[in-house]
Amino acid sequence: MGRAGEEARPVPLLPAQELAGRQQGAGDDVPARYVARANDAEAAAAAAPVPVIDLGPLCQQPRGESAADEAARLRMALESWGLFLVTNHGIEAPLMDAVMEGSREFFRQPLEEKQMYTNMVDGEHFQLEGYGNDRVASEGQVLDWCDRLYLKVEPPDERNLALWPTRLRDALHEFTAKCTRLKDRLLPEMAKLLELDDDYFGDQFGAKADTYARFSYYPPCPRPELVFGLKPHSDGSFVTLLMVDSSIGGLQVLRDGVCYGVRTKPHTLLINLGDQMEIMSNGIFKSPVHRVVTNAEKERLSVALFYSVDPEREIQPAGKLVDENHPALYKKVKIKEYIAGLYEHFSQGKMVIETAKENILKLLGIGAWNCGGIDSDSYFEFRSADGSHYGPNDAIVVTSRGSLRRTGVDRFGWNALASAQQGRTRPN
Ligand SMILES: O=C(O)CCC(=O)C(=O)O
Ligand SMILES: [Fe+2]
Repeated sequence: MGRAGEEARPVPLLPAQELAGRQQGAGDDVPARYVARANDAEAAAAAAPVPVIDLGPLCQQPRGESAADEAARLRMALESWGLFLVTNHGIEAPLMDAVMEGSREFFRQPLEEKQMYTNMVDGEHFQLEGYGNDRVASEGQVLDWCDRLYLKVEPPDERNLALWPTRLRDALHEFTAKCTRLKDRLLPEMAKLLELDDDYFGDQFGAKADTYARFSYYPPCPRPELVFGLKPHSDGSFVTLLMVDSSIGGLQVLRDGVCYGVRTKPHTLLINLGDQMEIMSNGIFKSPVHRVVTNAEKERLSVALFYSVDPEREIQPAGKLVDENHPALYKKVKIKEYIAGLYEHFSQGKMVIETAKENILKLLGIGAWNCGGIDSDSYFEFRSADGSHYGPNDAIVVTSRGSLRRTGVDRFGWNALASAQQGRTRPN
């Protein structure tokens, strides 16, 4: 995800962790506001064969033979999953452990201690940074079974250290520096794969690019099948570096309409592309839809660093990737405005990237006879080039070969994936 501005919160909420504590022994129910899906909503997710990329060969100079293999695997990962695990990433295991343990210790403190870092100004106004829930935009919003500590970590002179728990401070400082170095190593590799200048993406970030850290705490939940730890979303960042609890799963990623559980491995990092990369690569690289599910027995933690372009800048598909056969699939967007729309959409189970898309039916030259747009909740009805009928209950995927495919539909944004996975070519 990303961030949002300061907003009034309609109702004060208990942290999910407190709620989980009170639920113990109080029956099996979860409050209605957390119920996001039907009991029998989905079968268990298949384990994801998420690619593992070894950065060693890619970063060696001169490059050995294995570098080409690794680059090909990286390309596959970026084009299909938008997500990969990375080894040889240059962040020492003890440092990763220190950040994870510092975070665990923070959430284990009594509520009064954590409230010293609260994200509520004067007890009633939500601010982006600090400890608490995600922003709640309306009474009807379905809530996530998760608490967070959210901190701006870059640019360094914009840190609000008063909100940085003392126990985490040094480790977070060092972890951020190392993650930024890793991000700076990855960007040229990604640019090369698109035949862009090595510095292309780095140059887009700008001097005032900001990075936020999100520490998420998912308490055990008595009814995990009814709630989400985090609703389906794609990250609004350019790229997210994610460290997850290696002792318990919960992160799931959607690929071609199938939901996969992401396996965890101690001391690997997950690299998750965000919407900004999908836009700049004109959809060649994917910003995956993902979500977190909880479980009845164990708490779960994750630490994410969201790297984002300077909020004052605008981004659009790279000029070199757009031509007559590859029309721009996304409009120009101003980062600040895009990010502002993020939580609004997230709170309603929608994807903000839909707002950045060009009308795909127009791009594909398909005549719709009844069409009110093609984002996740709009109405459309048309016949494709092969004569198939698509109606308002269909979510569609345009495959990379340009053909259309139906996918399943559900309430919480999985259907929005359809247009998020549009391919690059036209049919016929
Ligand atoms: O907890 C996780 O594994 C994922 C967190 C996530 O997707 C996010 O913070 O945007
Ligand atoms: Fe995410």
